[in-house]
Amino acid sequence: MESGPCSRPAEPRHCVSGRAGAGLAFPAFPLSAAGAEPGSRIGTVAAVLPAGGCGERMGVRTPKQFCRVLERPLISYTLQAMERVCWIKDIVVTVTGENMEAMRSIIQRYGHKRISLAEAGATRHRSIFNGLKALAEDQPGCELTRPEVVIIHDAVRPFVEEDILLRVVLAAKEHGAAGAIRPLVSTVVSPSADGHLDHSLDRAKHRASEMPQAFHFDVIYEAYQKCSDFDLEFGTECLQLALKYCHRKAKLVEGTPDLWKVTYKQDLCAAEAMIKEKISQEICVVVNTKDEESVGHLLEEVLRNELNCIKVTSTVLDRTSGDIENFIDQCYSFICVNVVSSESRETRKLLSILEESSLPLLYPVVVVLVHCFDFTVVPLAQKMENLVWIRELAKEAKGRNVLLSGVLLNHSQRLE
Ligand SMILES: Nc1ccn([C@@H]2O[C@H](COP(=O)(O)OP(=O)(O)OP(=O)(O)O)[C@@H](O)[C@H]2O)c(=O)n1
Ligand SMILES: O=P(O)(O)OC[C@@H](O)[C@@H](O)[C@@H](O)CO
Repeated sequence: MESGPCSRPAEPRHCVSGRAGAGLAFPAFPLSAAGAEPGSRIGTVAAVLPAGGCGERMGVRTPKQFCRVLERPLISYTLQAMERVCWIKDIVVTVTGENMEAMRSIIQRYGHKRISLAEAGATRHRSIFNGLKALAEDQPGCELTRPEVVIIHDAVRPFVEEDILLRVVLAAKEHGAAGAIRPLVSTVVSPSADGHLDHSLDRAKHRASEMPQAFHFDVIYEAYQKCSDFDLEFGTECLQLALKYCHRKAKLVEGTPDLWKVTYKQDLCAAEAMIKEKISQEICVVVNTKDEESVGHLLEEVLRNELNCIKVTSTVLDRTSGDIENFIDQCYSFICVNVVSSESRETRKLLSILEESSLPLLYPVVVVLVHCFDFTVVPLAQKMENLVWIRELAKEAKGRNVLLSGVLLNHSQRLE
């Protein structure tokens, strides 16, 4: 545990769960609203995210949990995904002492809430154990509560959704332990001592153990307290500890394909591709005033016809009265069309709304600024000035995790 009272940023101003901005704040504890059995109630739920590894198999200097994906550290995506689930009260992240400062600045930079830090251990099990100790011990000045159910989830598994978290928590509530599983992709074989095939396992009868997992806190804490040094040193399976030391047979819950763990460099590329795909699932055309509304609708129609698998909407910024929750849900891609004004103040306005909104944006926001110019009348100097201006704005926006690019459109030609 970090020295002194656990380090814990302010309580969240609000948590997002389900459709962000739809006012559907997930009921904190009576989980029946989430499809659980009517009347099922869970006590406090907490999460432990082991993030103390060095990422040796990634083959880069930076530990993989801190590697950037689209300008943002991988761990920040996982934290954000956990924070979107408002019935998880405390999130304990275990990091090494040398990475504690880096972790704190990520928490501050991306506005993470409900996060407490604990010292990692030399192995994953030891890190998890330290996270559990942080929750178990009533440290003076520490706001952590000993939970009824604790989720354990690798910090390098960023694509975790509320549904699977709920399913493993409800299963753990009933069975004492539960974990996500996935079909095996390759067949598992057992080699003989001299490196030949001894036998192979029937792939259909086996599954890969993934994360998240969940446990009655008392069960997994007791298991870790009884755990042998050998298991702490070489074990990789928390479910096995619950079975071996507490005789609890975990309920296995079918997980979704995106629960995989970022381990090798290609996994980072895959993570980036998945985030880009999530970002590009919806495009919102933004114009500033009612006068430009028809341009927005025209572009919306053209894009909808051209990009038939993408949802396209349009909005007039003035009419949203800055209430960005109205149109940021899954939408992270905006096309700001400036037909009338040339200073693109509506782009700045969108950027400041994004910055001022307390909405925890799960993915970077992409803004394409389309400047319509009549090139025949606009002097070259002004065109160049605009290009420089867009580049400066893009640099500024990047610091807010907004990826901004600009298009200068010569509108003296007739729009087809
Ligand atoms: N001493 C350790 C080792 C691992 N982990 C965490 O456990 C998770 C899953 O472990 P793994 O994928 O093995 O991460 P690394 O140990 O960093 O990877 P490698 O084995 O390639 O070094 C990661 O979030 C990792 O940071 C941890 O908290 N403490
Ligand atoms: O073994 P590693 O440290 O690479 O990763 C830990 C994984 O084994 C673990 O996350 C799942 O298999 C579920 O226990």
